[in-house]
Amino acid sequence: MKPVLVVNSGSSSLKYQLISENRTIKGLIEEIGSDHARLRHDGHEETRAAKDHDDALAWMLEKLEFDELLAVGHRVVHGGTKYTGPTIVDDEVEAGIEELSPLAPLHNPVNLAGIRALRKLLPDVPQVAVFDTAFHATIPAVAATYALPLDLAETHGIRRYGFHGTSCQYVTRRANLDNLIICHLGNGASATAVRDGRSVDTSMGLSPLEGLVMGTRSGDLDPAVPFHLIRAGLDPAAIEDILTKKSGLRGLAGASDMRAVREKAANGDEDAERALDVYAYRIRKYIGAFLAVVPGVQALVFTAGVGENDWRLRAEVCGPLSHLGIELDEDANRAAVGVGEPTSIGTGPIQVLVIPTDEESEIASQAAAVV
Ligand SMILES: Nc1ncnc2c1ncn2[C@@H]1O[C@H](COP(=O)(O)OP(=O)(O)O)[C@@H](O)[C@H]1O
Ligand SMILES: CC(=O)OP(=O)(O)O
Ligand SMILES: [Mg+2]
Repeated sequence: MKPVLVVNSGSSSLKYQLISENRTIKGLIEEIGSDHARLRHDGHEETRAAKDHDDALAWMLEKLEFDELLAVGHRVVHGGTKYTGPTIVDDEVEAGIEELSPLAPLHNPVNLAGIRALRKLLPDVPQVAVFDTAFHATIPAVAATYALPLDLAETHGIRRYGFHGTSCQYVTRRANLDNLIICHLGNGASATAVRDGRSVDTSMGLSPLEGLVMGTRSGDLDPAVPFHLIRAGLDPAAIEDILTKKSGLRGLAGASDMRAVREKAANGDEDAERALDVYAYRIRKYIGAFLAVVPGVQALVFTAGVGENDWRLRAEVCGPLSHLGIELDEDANRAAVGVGEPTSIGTGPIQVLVIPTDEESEIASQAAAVV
């Protein structure tokens, strides 16, 4: 089979994989938007300026060598109600993704940048969009409905869509269990309730702004906060910028990257300590909520950059949850940092698992399946 190229433009990074039958080349570009963006490609590292995702894509293409491709799989964050499965991109689909950009302003535009760059470069290779929202299409109305006037919600497509679905789908398969609570903690962060292998609720909503505290996003807020700020003289665009780019860990601790927040806290920075407390508390609150939603939860799963690597955070989240059947094996938890395989770190009746996510391999298999 010809290789599949997968492009995953996250809010803060570009991840890619060139997957052939006998070899996978993985790359990651971080700190996009700075003059010291970092590329890790197949075991070596480089640093240079990358002002935006277009620069990062060009850098990726310099590194990759391929003759023929079966397909390019693209992670696309928002698919609305229209796209609930992997979709071959044509002009109409491209326009559909653009139309949804206001609902995922940190993501759909950079996802589109990747699609446009590669459609232009490889016009004869099918480009397949795999949507973060797709796995959450099974969320029942009771969890998807906001208590707004029905006609207004209908007219404007206001409902819970949910994101990180491709990651949740992969993790659910790897867990090989039916009933789970998945904490996907990356730059964006979400919690998802899985019942009988299907998503039944998730913390992100209309957009990837609701729910947990994230790198730069506030997560849950009283909906009155924006009005309060409007009355104080801020305009809606400024408020959106604050809530999506200047809040979360960045707003509370002055740094969006968890490693930097940890370092500040280790040096006695009280704002960073409080940020970590708020971050873990919000996760605990959703775990409690989803234990009430899914009967017989078999496992709590930690995944993505923070979930897979930050053992302290896992201890902070799980420490006070023994009364709910969630208990950590301290040594196993400390040892589970950056390990490539699913690892069990709990001792209580509800398993606690660290499962490294692999959105790219999930996207590759879905893209290969449709072409
Ligand atoms: N060893 C680590 N300890 C704590 N946090 C880590 C570690 N490695 C990565 N992270 C955090 O993971 C986050 C990025 O996660 P990732 O899943 O790659 O995000 P995204 O896909 O949204 O760009 C960052 O906050 C980063 O600091
Ligand atoms: C949907 C979302 O928040 O994605 P990411 O974590 O990659 O920013
Ligand atoms: Mg991610």
